[in-house]
Amino acid sequence: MKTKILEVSGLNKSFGGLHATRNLDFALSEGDLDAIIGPNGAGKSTFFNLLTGYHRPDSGSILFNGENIAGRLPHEITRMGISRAFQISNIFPKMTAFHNVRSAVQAQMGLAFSLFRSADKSGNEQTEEVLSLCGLIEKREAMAGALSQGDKKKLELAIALAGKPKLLLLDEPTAGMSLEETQETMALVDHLNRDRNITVLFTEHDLSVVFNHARNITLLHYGRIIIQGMPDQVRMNETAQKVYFGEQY
Ligand SMILES: Nc1ncnc2c1ncn2[C@@H]1O[C@H](COP(=O)(O)OP(=O)(O)OP(=O)(O)O)[C@@H](O)[C@H]1O
Repeated sequence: MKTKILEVSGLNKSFGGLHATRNLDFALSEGDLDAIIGPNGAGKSTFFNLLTGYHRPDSGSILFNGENIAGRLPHEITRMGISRAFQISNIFPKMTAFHNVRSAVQAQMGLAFSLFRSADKSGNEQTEEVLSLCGLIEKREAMAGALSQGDKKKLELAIALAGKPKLLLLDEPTAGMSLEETQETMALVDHLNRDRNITVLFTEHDLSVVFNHARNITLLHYGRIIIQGMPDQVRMNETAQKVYFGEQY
C-alpha cells in the first residue's frame, strides 16, 4: 500500500458567517497527481491556504507525513516540504531569474535572505539544475520583471521547486496560457510527478487539462466535497454534471 503523505480530517474554516471549508476529509498518497475542481468560490484557494499555513483552521487536522501542520506558519510548512506556485507571485522583478531561484534555494538551505549574499555561491548548482528543469537556463541573467508572462510562470514554478518539495500545490497552472504553453507546462508537471517523485495537487478551470492529467479528482461546491474519484467516475456523476460541468462534459 502507498504511504499517505497528506491526511486532512474534519477541516473547517469560516469567514464571518461564510463557511468556506466544511468538514473536509481529504488524503493524498505519495506519488499522486490529483486535481481539485469546482465553481468560483467553491473553496479551492481557501483549502490551499489552510494547507500552506496562510489560514488557521477553525477545527480539524492536517497531517503531512504524519505530523499535524494545522496552524503552523507558512515558512515552517515550506521547510517541511510543501511548496505552492502561481497564486501570488514570489518573484523579485529587479533580480535576475538566477538570483530569484538562488535566494529560494538558499532559504531552503536555512540561509536568511540577504541582498548582500550575491557573492555567496551556495546553492549555485541546485539553482542551475532547477532553471534547466523549468526551461529557463538560457534566461538566467534576464531580469525577472522583463520576462514574458510564460517565462514568469516558469520562474514561479522554479522558485517553488527550489524548496525541494515533497508535495507541490499548483493554483491553476495553465491559466492565461496558449495551448502550446499549456502542453509544455503540463508535460513538466507530469515529469516532476513521475520522475522526481513529487506528489502534485492542482486546481484548474480548464477541464481538458484536469481530465488529461489528474489521476483522481475532487469536486468542491460551497466548501464541501461533492464527489471524489477517478476522472471517469467524476465525469459521469450526475451531481457533478449539475453543479459544474453542465453540458460541457
Ligand atoms: N480572506 C477571506 N475573507 C472573507 N471571505 C473569504 C476569504 N477568502 C475566501 N473567502 C470566501 O470564501 C469562499 C471560497 O473562496 P475561495 O477563494 O476559496 O474559492 P475558489 O474555489 O478558490 O474560487 P476561484 O475559483 O474563484 O478562485 C468565497 O465565498 C470567498 O468569497
